[in-house]
Amino acid sequence: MRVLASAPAKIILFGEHSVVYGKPAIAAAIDLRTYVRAEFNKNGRIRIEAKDIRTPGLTVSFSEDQIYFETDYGRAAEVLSYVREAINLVMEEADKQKGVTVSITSQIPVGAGLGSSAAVAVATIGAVSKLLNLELSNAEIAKLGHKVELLVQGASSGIDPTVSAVGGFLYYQNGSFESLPVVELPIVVGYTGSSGSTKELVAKVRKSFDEMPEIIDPILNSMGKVVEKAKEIILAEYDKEIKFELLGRLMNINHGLLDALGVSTKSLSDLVYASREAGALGAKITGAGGGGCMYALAPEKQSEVATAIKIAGGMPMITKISKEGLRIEEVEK
Ligand SMILES: Nc1ncnc2c1ncn2[C@@H]1O[C@H](COP(=O)(O)OP(=O)(O)O)[C@@H](O)[C@H]1O
Ligand SMILES: C[C@@](O)(CCOP(=O)(O)O)CC(=O)O
Ligand SMILES: [Mg+2]
Repeated sequence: MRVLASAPAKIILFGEHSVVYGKPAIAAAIDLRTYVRAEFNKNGRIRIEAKDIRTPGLTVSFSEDQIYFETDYGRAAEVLSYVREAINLVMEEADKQKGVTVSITSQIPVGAGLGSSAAVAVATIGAVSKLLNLELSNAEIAKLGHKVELLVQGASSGIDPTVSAVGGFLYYQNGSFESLPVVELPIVVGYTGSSGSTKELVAKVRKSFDEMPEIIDPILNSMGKVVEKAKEIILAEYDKEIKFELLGRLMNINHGLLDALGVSTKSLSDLVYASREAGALGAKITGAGGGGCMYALAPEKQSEVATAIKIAGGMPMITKISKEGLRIEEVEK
């Protein structure tokens, strides 16, 4: 038997980082996907084929007639830890230990703030649980995906695995979520081309919080307030124009607060300011930061903003909200 599952990337519209501290956040699944194929094998081992992930820690030395490869196997294995933990949790849940081969292909840039870690965990849990005949709802898969992120990162709010498993547009807080009506947002995502590790960025914010709680706590509280206000605006019966203008202003405030937390970089802020100058109503980091992506809200200005992002050295992506979360694509008996 073979199963192919897929799960989407996401953007966090408002509230990354503060969501780890129990504040609310708003996120949407987008139309970039990770595909995971799972099948039984005969050797009884877990085999992971990660087809498009770079292996860190490879050093090669040459002399005239010889070539030496020195691989840091610890770092290479660490890269696959989201997939390994996802497989282990499903096997524990099913109370079965079987030889399974998992093969991954992905459209989502890694470490870019678009939730590649959650998408790979959710798609793996979806494919392997189906293979083992374990009937799990998408909400249960989201919970297992959250466990994977906690095991690998040490801290995780759970918003990414939830939005990847459930899809659509979500308001999330402390493990509970509410689906919001899908507003067609005219956004442009800008990718700096560099990456940031969520585990390291979340730890960096935690360190600041522990060292200067009297300064960091009010910033996190303000972020929570920005999210509440954004939800109010999304649900209000305003004209689109007013809605976008107000949401844009909140995005700019949220970006400033993220910068104050120390998770922006020069390239991210360059893309943010270039977008605003090209007519975006708002622009901010999306995801953990430290590199990766920002997004801009640019009604009727999407192509101007995309060009400005390109000129500022980034890669623009025009994406749509994906209503669907985890999807079982194929089951071959
Ligand atoms: N296609 C993939 N195959 C295997 N592991 C992946 C894949 N995509 C992402 N990952 C895992 O997720 C990690 C990146 O997660 P993270 O730092 O949270 O950034 P983000 O979720 O924003 O992309 C990678 O280092 C790797 O461990
Ligand atoms: C920073 C954070 O709020 C979002 C991280 O998203 P990503 O892994 O950068 O896509 C962490 C979390 O919510 O667990
Ligand atoms: Mg992640």
